[in-house]
Amino acid sequence: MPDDTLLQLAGVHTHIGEYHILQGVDLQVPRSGLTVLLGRNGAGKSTTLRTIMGLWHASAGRITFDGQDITALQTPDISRAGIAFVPEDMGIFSNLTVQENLRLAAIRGSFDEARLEWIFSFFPALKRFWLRPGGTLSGGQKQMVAIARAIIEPRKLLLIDEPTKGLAPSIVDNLARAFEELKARDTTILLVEQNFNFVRELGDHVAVMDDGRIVHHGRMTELSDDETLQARLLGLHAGAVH
Ligand SMILES: Nc1ncnc2c1ncn2[C@@H]1O[C@H](COP(=O)(O)OP(=O)(O)OP(=O)(O)O)[C@@H](O)[C@H]1O
Repeated sequence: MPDDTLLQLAGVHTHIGEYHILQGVDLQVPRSGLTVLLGRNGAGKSTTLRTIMGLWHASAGRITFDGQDITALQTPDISRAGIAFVPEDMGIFSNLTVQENLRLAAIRGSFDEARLEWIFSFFPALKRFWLRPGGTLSGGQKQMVAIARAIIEPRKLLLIDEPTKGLAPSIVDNLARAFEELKARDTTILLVEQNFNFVRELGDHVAVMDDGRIVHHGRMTELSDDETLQARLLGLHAGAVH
């Protein structure tokens, strides 16, 4: 595995019950920067993130993270190795306040105040709603809590599943600024997205999935500059993404 690769999946297969969902996924996530995983509904993107996180176990193949074989590890050990996961349903506690949601995610149980202020600098709503129950927040604010939970401790890799789904454009802009800030701090992000406009500027690398396999990977600029490639891989037509 090259030194600049933080995460590598090699020939990963995942079965869910009788269904063979991942059919030999080969994926490299370079250290630092943001890698986007694109693909149509049902292509296997969420299953890929869940398999990395040990929520499903690979039936074949190998997953290597920061030089360590994590294929057979259990989720808490994968988390301790330095990977955080923000699932599509966000997984925040509705009855707990924003503060309590974040406190549960802080390994020591107490906050690093400087880190908290840094998070408030790009998610100021969290400071405003600090004592509000998670369940009373808007979809965008819940997404901010979910991401804040994932980064309240420094992590080597963040896996984030479709964070912009159902959010208003102004909130999406807010998330884009947060991701820029995380990139500036050298956090490596693997982001599943359907919203190509959101990721075409943010992404450094891109992989496209179809039918449980990676069908393209490369630099984002190659894909964002090439409308023919977008049409072939993403079904986007010229002009549709502007
Ligand atoms: N728990 C499950 N039981 C059975 N099949 C599942 C389960 N979870 C996912 N699948 C199937 O696995 C395939 C891949 O799903 P996955 O959620 O990984 O795709 P995706 O690319 O993330 O798509 P989406 O954007 O719709 O979430 C789909 O055909 C889906 O129906």
